[in-house]
Amino acid sequence: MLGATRRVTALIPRNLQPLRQLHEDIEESIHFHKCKGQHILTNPRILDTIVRKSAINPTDTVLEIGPGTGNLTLKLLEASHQVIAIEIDHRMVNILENRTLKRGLRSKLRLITKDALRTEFPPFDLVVANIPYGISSPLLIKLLYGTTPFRSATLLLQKEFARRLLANPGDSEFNRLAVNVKLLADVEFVMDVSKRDFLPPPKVDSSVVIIRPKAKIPEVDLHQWRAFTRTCFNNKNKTLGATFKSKRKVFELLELNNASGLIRQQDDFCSLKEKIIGVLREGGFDDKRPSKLSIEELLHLMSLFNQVGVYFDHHGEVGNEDDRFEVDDVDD
Ligand SMILES: C[S@@+](CC[C@H](N)C(=O)[O-])C[C@H]1O[C@@H](n2cnc3c(N)ncnc32)[C@H](O)[C@@H]1O
Repeated sequence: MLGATRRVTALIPRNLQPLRQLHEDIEESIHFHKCKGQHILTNPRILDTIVRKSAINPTDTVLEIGPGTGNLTLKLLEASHQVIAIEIDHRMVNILENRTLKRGLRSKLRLITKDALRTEFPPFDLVVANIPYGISSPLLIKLLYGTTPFRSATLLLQKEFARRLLANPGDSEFNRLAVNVKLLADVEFVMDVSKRDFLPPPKVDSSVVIIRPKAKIPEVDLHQWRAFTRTCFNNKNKTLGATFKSKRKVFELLELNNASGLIRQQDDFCSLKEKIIGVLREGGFDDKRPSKLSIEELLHLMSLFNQVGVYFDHHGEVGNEDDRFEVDDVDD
């Protein structure tokens, strides 16, 4: 009998998993969509560690992005006052709803069936989530550069992505995402998680990190900062001299600054290029590479540019398509 069950299971495509194999209380089968990053975390030891490390108080409201079939959600509901779960797939929402009803936990769950990137987050105390890896960058930027204050975010991320968040200047993984996150938050490594701990298993291994917003952050225009780091890290191995003095960049900044109304006297190409050369020389940045600079050095360079009337602001929305850059980096 056991042999027969095994044979049937082996015939089932990897993305069509009978859910009763995952959860004894579910009778149905479901297609998992790779494009939605649907990989269910099944190892109870890892689920417990994630909840324990998140240090949830019984009065806390937890935000969970992508609850899926609810393995993590059920544990979060037991530990907290309320869970706000944002899930894009209504089939998952139905399963989650049934499971919480059966356990008498439904009243503590606020379900939002929407794309988390296109939803305004209600107030919450902390985030705990095994997120779809495809939205990691814009989601992180949305959380950190958004307006809702929170204590911490415990996230299960693609391993290479997590390594970038943990990288320091000079490390090969250090990039714009790391610099943008580290300006506002500290990142702690918790543990690696094998692809075998998920159903269906993803192609990559994962890591859990805890991101804690800093109590004090530098006084800086965050739009300005993100646009500046976008320029610096456009090609992170180029020197800053090569990046900022290129004809294309000078023209781009000329157009932006003359249109912004931020400067009293409009520049022409030559006067702006002179300013840029002056800033890079004065600060000793000409032959430096952005990936080797500390946040303080990058902030200093930006303020030198601003002092001579060179700005980078593009007033983009937080967590938009523009923030997807590091996902490509990770897949290199
Ligand atoms: C990696 S699975 C995690 C499932 C569950 N948290 C677990 O640990 O087993 C990611 C979940 O996020 C959902 N999802 C994908 N894109 C989303 C988006 N933009 N907004 C909200 N949920 C999304 C997927 O449908 C899927 O259920």
